[in-house]
Amino acid sequence: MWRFSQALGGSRRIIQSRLHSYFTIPKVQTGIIFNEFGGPLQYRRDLPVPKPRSNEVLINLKYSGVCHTDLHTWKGEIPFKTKLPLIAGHEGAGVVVDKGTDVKTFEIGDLAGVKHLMSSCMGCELCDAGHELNCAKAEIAGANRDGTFQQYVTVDALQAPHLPAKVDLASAAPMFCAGASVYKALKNSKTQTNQWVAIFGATGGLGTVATQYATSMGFRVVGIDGPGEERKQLFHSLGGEVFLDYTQVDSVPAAVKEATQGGAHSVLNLTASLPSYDQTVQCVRPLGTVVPVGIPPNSGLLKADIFQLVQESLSIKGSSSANRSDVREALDFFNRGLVKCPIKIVGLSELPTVLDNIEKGYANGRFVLDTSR
Ligand SMILES: NC(=O)c1ccc[n+]([C@@H]2O[C@H](COP(=O)([O-])OP(=O)(O)OC[C@H]3O[C@@H](n4cnc5c(N)ncnc54)[C@H](O)[C@@H]3O)[C@@H](O)[C@H]2O)c1
Ligand SMILES: [Zn+2]
Ligand SMILES: [Zn+2]
Repeated sequence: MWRFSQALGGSRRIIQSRLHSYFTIPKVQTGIIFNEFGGPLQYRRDLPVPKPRSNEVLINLKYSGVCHTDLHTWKGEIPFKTKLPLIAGHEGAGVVVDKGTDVKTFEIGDLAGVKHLMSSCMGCELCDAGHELNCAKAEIAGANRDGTFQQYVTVDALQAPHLPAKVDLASAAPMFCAGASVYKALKNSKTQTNQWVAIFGATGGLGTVATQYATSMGFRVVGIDGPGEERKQLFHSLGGEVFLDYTQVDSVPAAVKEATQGGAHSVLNLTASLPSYDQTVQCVRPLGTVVPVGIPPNSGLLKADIFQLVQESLSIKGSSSANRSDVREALDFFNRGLVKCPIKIVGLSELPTVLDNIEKGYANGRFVLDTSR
């Protein structure tokens, strides 16, 4: 028995070293870096390829989604602890091409994702309870650590989600922020089967996946976004039931109350719009839950009538990103074909145009960057 496992270990090592040599790891790589908030987004071909520490994998990223948070980060308009210079981006998918000596959960050649949280201490009270993102030592992709707008990235193997072989990596990439974040937010909303969830920003990057998750989880969706017929059609194609164009409707809360016969059981705000936040609490029915997810530029205050909160026993439950088990559950929906973000694939070099489009509200799903061009 001892000899057999020794022999097996030996052959595994040979396969690993062959795979390792199959992936030639360059010393430099292409990525987009900026030195100051709002400063030039430099497309560089001479960025160093990081080396994995003992607990890390090196992932050759093939695709990265672009989140509205990347726009906020670049403009310096959310109070994240952000390093400079910075390579932004926090939802990527690629191939494991190297790993540290302590990594037991990945083999070279496996497919993996990169999400917002890249590492945490895994020993504090918050980490123990599954709130690694709030750990004082959390390393966040595209904030206090370089992220996914590059071809190679290192990440704590424990925080790298596995992807099945032959998965479409471009479609998988948005699952690691947009998908996982809205799945967790919907769980936090405590909505039950057949109940209504109102989604502000229903045809944005987060909104398009939220509409699909909500439908798959058995909820009825009233989506708020706009302008235009194209967005309405997109929303319905994703399983949404009632679409409200906020640029056309006199009062969004009144229209939500009418459509849901008394107000939604929960409201997710997935926009970067402060005026839309002013309407969220008015859209829920008694005992409802409001889940703030989107962040307006430079943040802001959520208006809520105290009497209404008390009298109607309302809950406000902020929701940030997702932990490892949320990501695992969220990916399961994707792997079973229940959820797929509408994507537009463009070259990494086109990031400045993409950010401009996101700022103008033209996302209608996700822009996904192909790191090879
Ligand atoms: N908390 C989290 O975990 C988390 C994760 C990712 C992104 N975010 C934040 O969520 C927000 C959305 O991100 P995204 O990448 O989906 O952005 P996006 O630009 O792709 O989508 C935003 C959508 O909001 C819509 N919108 C704008 N004003 C509106 C209004 N008044 N009413 C209804 N809809 C309106 C836009 O038309 C757009 O479709 C950003 O602020 C981002 O920083 C939070
Ligand atoms: Zn994001
Ligand atoms: Zn911790």
